[in-house]
Amino acid sequence: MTDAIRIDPGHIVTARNLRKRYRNKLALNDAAFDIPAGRIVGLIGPNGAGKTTALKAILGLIAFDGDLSVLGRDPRTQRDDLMRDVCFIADVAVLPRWLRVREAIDFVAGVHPRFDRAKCERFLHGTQLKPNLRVREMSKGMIVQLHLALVMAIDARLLVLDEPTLGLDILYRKQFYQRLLEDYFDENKTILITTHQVEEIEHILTDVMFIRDGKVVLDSQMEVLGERFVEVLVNPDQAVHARNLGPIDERALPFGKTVMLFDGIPAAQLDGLGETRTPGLADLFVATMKGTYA
Ligand SMILES: Nc1ncnc2c1ncn2[C@@H]1O[C@H](COP(=O)(O)OP(=O)(O)OP(=O)(O)O)[C@@H](O)[C@H]1O
Repeated sequence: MTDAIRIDPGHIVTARNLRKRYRNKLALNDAAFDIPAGRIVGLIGPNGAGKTTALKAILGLIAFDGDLSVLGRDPRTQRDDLMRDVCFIADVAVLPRWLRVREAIDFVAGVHPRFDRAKCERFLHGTQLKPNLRVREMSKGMIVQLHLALVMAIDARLLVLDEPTLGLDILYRKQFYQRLLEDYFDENKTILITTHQVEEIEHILTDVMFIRDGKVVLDSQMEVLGERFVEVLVNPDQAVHARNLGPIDERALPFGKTVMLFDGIPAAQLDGLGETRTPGLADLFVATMKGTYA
């Protein structure tokens, strides 16, 4: 038994001791995290880390152990109620092959009171998804585009996106993230998103969570990452001194220079070692996940 969790009313998701076992695999290993309202949170992790499992737990699609509150409800027992305020893309394969674009729109408009048809049509504008086109005539990426247009036109408090841009070309991916930020997101909405395209998404995230082996190993607002992590382009004559400060990662560059990544070392101690900058999310991810495939 776990202690009852204190749920902050400003939090959209609160998870404590979240645990999911698939036969002999622990997909979630006492994961703990909070997601406040009005954020865009990236859940980032290597293959098999537990991202999809965590999303499925939040959506009430699987059984699990531990404490989980989503919009103040327990996804295990209050799923129907929860689904009024949550929106997600279930599975790209579920659209019947005979369905036309306009029928898909009619269907969602019929079942979802918060669906905005005009908004959906705006999202489809400029794509090849014309009203009469059937799913069987679409490419993989076009099916994803249709799903995204349908889902982004629903006014939900929590939008859950699992690898939303898989199979999409880079033009559409960039446009999608921009639209998500400009046309969908506002302070009353929260977006939880998983992706492996870390560099493409980092500029729209307000928060990031790294997950590894079923545990959340880093949970931070994007704007404070730079206070904790610093990358230094270390001059060759400072390399030994810098190494003694215990960088979490180190990589060589041409001409004897080395980039070292430091976690929580005061700026004063890094002074004089070389040029400093805030690391990109991808470099931070690689450093944090070191040894994953060892
Ligand atoms: N239905 C299932 N039955 C058995 N094991 C499962 C099942 N679903 C997931 N797993 C296992 O749970 C672990 C976490 O899987 P999950 O799909 O959550 O990972 P992920 O982080 O989403 O990975 P990816 O980036 O590869 O999509 C993996 O080891 C996976 O093999």
